Amino acid sequence: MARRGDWSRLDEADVRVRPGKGSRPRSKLRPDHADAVSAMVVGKDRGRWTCAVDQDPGHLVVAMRARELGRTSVVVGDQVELVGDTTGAPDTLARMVRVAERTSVLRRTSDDTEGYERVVVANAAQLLIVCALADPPPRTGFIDRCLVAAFAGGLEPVLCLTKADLGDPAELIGLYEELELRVVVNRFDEDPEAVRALLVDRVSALVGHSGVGKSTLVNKLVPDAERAIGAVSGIGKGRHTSTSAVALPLPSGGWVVDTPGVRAFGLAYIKPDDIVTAFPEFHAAAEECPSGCGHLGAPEDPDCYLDTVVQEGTATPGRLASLRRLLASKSSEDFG
Ligand SMILES: Nc1nc2c(ncn2[C@@H]2O[C@H](COP(=O)(O)OP(=O)(O)OP(=O)(O)O)[C@@H](O)[C@H]2O)c(=O)[nH]1
Ligand SMILES: [Zn+2]
Repeated sequence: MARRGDWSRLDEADVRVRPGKGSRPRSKLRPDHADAVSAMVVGKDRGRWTCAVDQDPGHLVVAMRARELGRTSVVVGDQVELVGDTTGAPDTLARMVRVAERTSVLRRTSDDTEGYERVVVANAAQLLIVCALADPPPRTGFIDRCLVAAFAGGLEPVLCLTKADLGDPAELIGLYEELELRVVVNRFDEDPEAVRALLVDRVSALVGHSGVGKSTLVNKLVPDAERAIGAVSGIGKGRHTSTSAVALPLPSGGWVVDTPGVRAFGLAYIKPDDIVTAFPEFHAAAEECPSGCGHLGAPEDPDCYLDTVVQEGTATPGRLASLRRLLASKSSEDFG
């Protein structure tokens, strides 16, 4: 099962406020922040963040970032503290005074204007990789790279196969069997019961190529999804920005975070060890490897110790092969 990778050192450490474990917080709450309320960021639009107070989808507040936070990155899923007018009444604006340390991160690739990888979703417990069984045909390169992003970012990946009326999932499921992923299969003429059950009380990010049936699924999971998207992304102006991530509330508790426009994840700074960390049986053994080992095995890494784990019978050859396929996919260009 997925374990949290050592993603924290990949963080924008220069700008984040870390409520450190035992260490003194870098920015103290001012006395007037004693009445701060906790909220989760559910939408973001040009310097304004929509936040759900106490994760209550019925209590949305628009906030700006307090000056003391500087340019601290704040994204959907971040846990924040708000002061000022937190009623959420029209035309009110709260101030965000603190951002909690993240438990997971999903990054998208840098684009030319930014030059570095940005976190798009924080604190999601899982990543639903939505993939159609046909029309468009499944792309394993895409799935593999999503898996790498999930394992390295500390999210549990779930393979969500759609359009089961058009194709048989057996082959694709077989390909990922050794990774022991959770898999859910659905089709648009049936209720997505299994998906719904996985999402209860958790924050789940959704990713998928255009046309795989992601909106069809979201519309079934989130009643009145269009209106909900407007409420969190319009930031009070009724405007729908379809290019940024939005967290949508689920009737039975929990949130799905849609990531429109995210076609690729930022894998450039992920190290082989970040991925190995998600594989309990190989994690400790990897410390026996030569320094800088890419864990690919021969011929690239002939002295990789992970082979020994398999020889000793602690792990199956298939599981190592699966891990190595992910390690190799990180550097491949196959991202269609
Ligand atoms: N046969 C079949 N078609 C489906 C299924 N789910 C969705 N579709 C169709 O696939 C097409 C794409 O579905 P969408 O839900 O819009 O896909 P999307 O992933 O949101 O695509 P974008 O909106 O482009 O991001 C639509 O014509 C749907 O009706 C399914 O389970 N079976
Ligand atoms: Zn190794």
